[in-house]
Amino acid sequence: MTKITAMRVLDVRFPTSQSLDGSDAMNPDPDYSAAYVILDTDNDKLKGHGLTFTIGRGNEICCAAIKAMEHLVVGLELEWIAADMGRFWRHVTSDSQLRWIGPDKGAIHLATGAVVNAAWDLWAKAEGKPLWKLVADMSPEELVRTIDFRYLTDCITLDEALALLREKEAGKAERIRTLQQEGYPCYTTSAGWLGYDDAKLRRLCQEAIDQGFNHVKLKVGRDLADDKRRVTIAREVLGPDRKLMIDANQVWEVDQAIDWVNALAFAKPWFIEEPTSPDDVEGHRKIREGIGAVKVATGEMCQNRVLFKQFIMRGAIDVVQIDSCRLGGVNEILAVMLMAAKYKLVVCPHAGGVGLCEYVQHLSMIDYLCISGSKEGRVTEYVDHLHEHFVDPCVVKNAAYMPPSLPGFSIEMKPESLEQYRFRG
Ligand SMILES: C[C@H](O)[C@@H](O)CC(=O)C(=O)O
Ligand SMILES: [Mg+2]
Repeated sequence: MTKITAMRVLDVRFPTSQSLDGSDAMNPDPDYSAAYVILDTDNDKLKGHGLTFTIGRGNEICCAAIKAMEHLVVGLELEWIAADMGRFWRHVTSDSQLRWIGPDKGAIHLATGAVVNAAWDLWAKAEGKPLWKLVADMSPEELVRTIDFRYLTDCITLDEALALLREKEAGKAERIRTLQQEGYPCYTTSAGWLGYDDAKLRRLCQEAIDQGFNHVKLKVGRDLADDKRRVTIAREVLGPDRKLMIDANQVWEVDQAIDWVNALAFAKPWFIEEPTSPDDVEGHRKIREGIGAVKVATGEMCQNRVLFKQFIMRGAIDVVQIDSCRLGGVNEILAVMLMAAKYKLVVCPHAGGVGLCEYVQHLSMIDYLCISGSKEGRVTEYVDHLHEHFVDPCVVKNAAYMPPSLPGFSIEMKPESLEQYRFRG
């Protein structure tokens, strides 16, 4: 038996705003930060690590929210968690008093993401497997057991999920082999931050091509004339066939989004990401109807599976962008990926930030191996910042994430980085 004996929480912040890395129309000066949690156990060599991502101020609120969940995890046995992960998820999200400051949203849900992912990291380490393999080795019956289907059964029931997973059992071993050889395709946003000048944009687009990327995402939405110039540069460098994506980070009104995207349509963007409020299902639907061939993507700030259910069932989006710790960890993400698969929507996860690439590679691989069974039309975000702080950083080759081989969720940060970047107020 392995018992969780303590929880440690660290406020970690990187001064990325100094170089405008990560800047966009809504967030001009992000300091990529992590509300970081370590679950200690009675086995000195076994600890679960997790984090939730923020962009600076407010990270202390997420740290406090994680700490508020301490009584829900300290004292639990890993075997109890692993025996029924869906029960564990219901347990940590159902504290009757904490639930009031959610439910399933805001700082308490970001905290849930960190804590739940730390439990998965612990479990995967205990099994000696990288997380993607831990899940890929599950039978369909075991996998559905990790999911809490509460509020989802009008979209997908446990039995439907089971049928879908059973169908994807065929070919899984072959897909694992393909994954080991080819990795999982990714795109870069590193070229397109809004704070970068035109020369840097041009240079970084070229570098992206030289590194083998076929997809580049650009930030838009601050000034239309600037955007026209910037997408023109990107399209010139990318050529006619590579995919260009644009991301407005929620700055527009619904009708304004339609006009703005149509004004940029000459550059043939594949999708517009976060055109408006992340809660506005009907708004996204209207935008989708108003922008012709350009697809609509959202999800990095979609707060829970219930809202995703509405985006998916109402035909409001084309591209589902799960985030590893905006949702309440692996369990809830599996539920969203299953809904997307049922409705035949592609999942192209959000990453970047700090640690999100390390996390998300596992999730895309699980989607490919167990749920969608396909890499077709799917591509996961990659941003080339801050990987040096991780014990098992993601590895990208030829624009593809290569499957991690070390046990765990790849989210453990180096002790010296935790110490150096610990926020001291
Ligand atoms: C503030 C973040 O860098 C944000 O711009 C990230 C994002 O929207 C994305 O990667 O997509
Ligand atoms: Mg985005």
